[in-house]
This record gives sequence, C-alpha cells and structure tokens, in this order.
Amino acid sequence: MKNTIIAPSILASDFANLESESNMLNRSEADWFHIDIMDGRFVPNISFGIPVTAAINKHAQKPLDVHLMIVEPEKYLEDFKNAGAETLTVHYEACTHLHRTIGQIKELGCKAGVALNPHTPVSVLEDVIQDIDLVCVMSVNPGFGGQKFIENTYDKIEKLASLIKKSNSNALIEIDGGVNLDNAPKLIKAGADVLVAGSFVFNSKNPEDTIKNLKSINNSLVS
Ligand SMILES: O=C(CO)[C@@H](O)[C@H](O)COP(=O)(O)O
Ligand SMILES: [Co+2]
Repeated sequence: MKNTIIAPSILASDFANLESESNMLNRSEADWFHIDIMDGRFVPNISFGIPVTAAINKHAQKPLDVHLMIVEPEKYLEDFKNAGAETLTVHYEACTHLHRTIGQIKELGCKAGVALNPHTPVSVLEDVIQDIDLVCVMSVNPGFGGQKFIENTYDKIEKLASLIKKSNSNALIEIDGGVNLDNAPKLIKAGADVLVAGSFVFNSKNPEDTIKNLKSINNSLVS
C-alpha cells in the first residue's frame, strides 16, 4: 500500500511558540516539516528566513522540506542546507539556469525539488525530470496560506505522473495549497505522494488528530 507523506506547513503555525508547535509535529503522524520561505519579491509576502529555519530545526525530529519562494535561490542554498534542510525546493519560474541549480542542490547532499506555479505546465520539466527528487505542484498561487484549492490540479497531477513514468524518474509528486480532507483522497488517487497542509492542520481544533486523519486516507482508499 502506498504511504502518503504528510507535510504540515509551519507557515500556519503560531510563530510565537515554534518550540511547542514543533513538539506537536514530532508527536504527531506528520512525516516532514514544510517550511515556506517568502522574500517579498518572488511572491508578494515575506515569511521568515534562515535563522528561523535553524531554530525550528533545533526542535524538529523529522526532515525539513524547505520551499524557497525567492528570487535567485541559488545564492542561499548552502545557508538553508546548514539550517537543516533535507529537501530544497526551488521554483521553476525563479531559476534561469534550473539544471545548474538542481546540480548545486545535489552537490550539497540535499534532495532537489522543483515547484511549479499554477500557470506553468508540467511539460517544462521534461528535460530535468530524471534529475529531481520531488515536483511541488502549487494548487494555489504561492505567497499565502489559507487560499482556495485550484481544481485544475488533478489534471496536472495525472500529466505529471505520466511524465514521471515515461521518463523512469523517481520524483515524488507534492501538492501544496488548500489541501484538506475533502480533496486529499482525490489527490492521492490522481497520483500525489506528498500532501502539504497548513491552515487545515493548524486552524483545526486538534492538529494532531487532523494529521492522523490525513495520514489514514490511504487505508480508507484500499477498501
Ligand atoms: O507554499 C505555500 C503557499 O505559498 C503553502 O505551503 C502554504 O503554506 C499552504 O497553506 P494552506 O493553503 O494549506 O493553508
Ligand atoms: Co509551500
């Protein structure tokens, strides 16, 4: 049975209590910590950067999945690796030399991810899909948590799954934005391997239970 990876997004957590939020994720069935880095240039919002990532990493007992929504990400890869990143995801739209940037991530010993904005077709990845470990399909326009899920994402996942299969790539398909218990089963059926969920987890009454519910979707799909 496929084991869907659940990656709660720290963006929706209580920034004044990152230690307790991290401990909650450590106790929970979450697999990764999703860390959203926004620079106010690639996206119209600023979140936090390298020192806060390092501070989260002090408490996190699970891999950090770092989503760089920044221009010129190649300048900061090493800093984020040193801050604890296991996966470094750059945006296709922010990289003039994407192939080189992927190589730099690998040289640092990190997993290489590439994120696609909602308007970017999966076909742009044809010539790099074998080199990457993860494709992050944005199911909202990047920059903010709590936005409405874009329905076209299901088609996009299917196209990406077929590109990955055709290319004998091992890339994981991650979905980021507006994920909840209503759309998650359909996302998994379409081929999603990793679900990022921010507000759905942290705004719920019991985030640990919400993570457990997301994690158990696979079981219910089997029957
Ligand atoms: O990268 C982003 C937004 O740009 C995401 O990771 C959000 O943080 C997801 O938040 P929700 O849509 O689940 O609230
Ligand atoms: Co993200």
